[in-house]
Amino acid sequence: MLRTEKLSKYFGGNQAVNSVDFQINQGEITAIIGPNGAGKTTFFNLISGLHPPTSGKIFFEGEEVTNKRSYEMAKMGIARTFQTTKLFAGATVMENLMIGHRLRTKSGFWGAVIRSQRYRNEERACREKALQVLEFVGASALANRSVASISQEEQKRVAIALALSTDPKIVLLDEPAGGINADETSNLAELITKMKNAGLTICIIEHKMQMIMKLADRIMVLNQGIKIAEGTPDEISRNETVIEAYLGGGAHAQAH
Ligand SMILES: Nc1ncnc2c1ncn2[C@@H]1O[C@H](COP(=O)(O)OP(=O)(O)OP(=O)(O)O)[C@@H](O)[C@H]1O
Repeated sequence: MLRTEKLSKYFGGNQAVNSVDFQINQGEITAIIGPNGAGKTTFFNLISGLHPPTSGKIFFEGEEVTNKRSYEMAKMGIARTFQTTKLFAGATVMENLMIGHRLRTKSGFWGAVIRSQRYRNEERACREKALQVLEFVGASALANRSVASISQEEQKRVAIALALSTDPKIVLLDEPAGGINADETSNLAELITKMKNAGLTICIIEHKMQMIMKLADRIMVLNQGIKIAEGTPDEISRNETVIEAYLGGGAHAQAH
């Protein structure tokens, strides 16, 4: 569904992503793992159009999209979640979803000022979509709460709802389980499985290995910008290079 060919990003002399061939298959959960600074977030920034690559190519559904901007990628169906700190803490959950959605709707500033029929229709569609995605992520009861008053895990659900509100084909999740406890992590893993079962294609960066080993269909391992391994969770947990470079000696036991 999405494929990269020798994709690279250099920041000055620093090779953050170095000639990576990678693919995300439709309907699968693909994970990207690797130590801090391995280039995972940079890779996400490249495939979501946030940064232009230094060299290499990106294809989405067979079409080259290498130099498309992030809004064009979003329109084509690639959505990414940002850190929960990007939510408007003082606004309600519903307002956050409405704002996020409105930024992508069409009637624009003057339509909003004169409250055109089109604007009102869009606003109604926006609200319906927000309610639908909130229900999907199990956060309907939070619609009128301020973001600042809900838990970290709830904020993560809202961030996922925001990504889902654009009806994406691929969702890129950047450390969805960062900073939450074990119970909350397993709840979030359930939500990610539900997204997959609903037909979404998912690519996920995550440090929590047990979660990844359970969820992922395939894993790519980055180290210093280079893809050092790719395979099923089982293959990765037995890969000597990975164990040495990243997982550490205890990883084999942890993964099983
Ligand atoms: N905008 C930037 N300008 C300069 N260097 C950058 C920039 N973004 C990332 N880097 C560098 O690129 C390398 C890869 O960083 P990146 O954030 O992609 O790693 P990561 O695998 O996501 O790490 P982490 O797990 O800590 O989030 C690092 O050396 C980082 O310092």
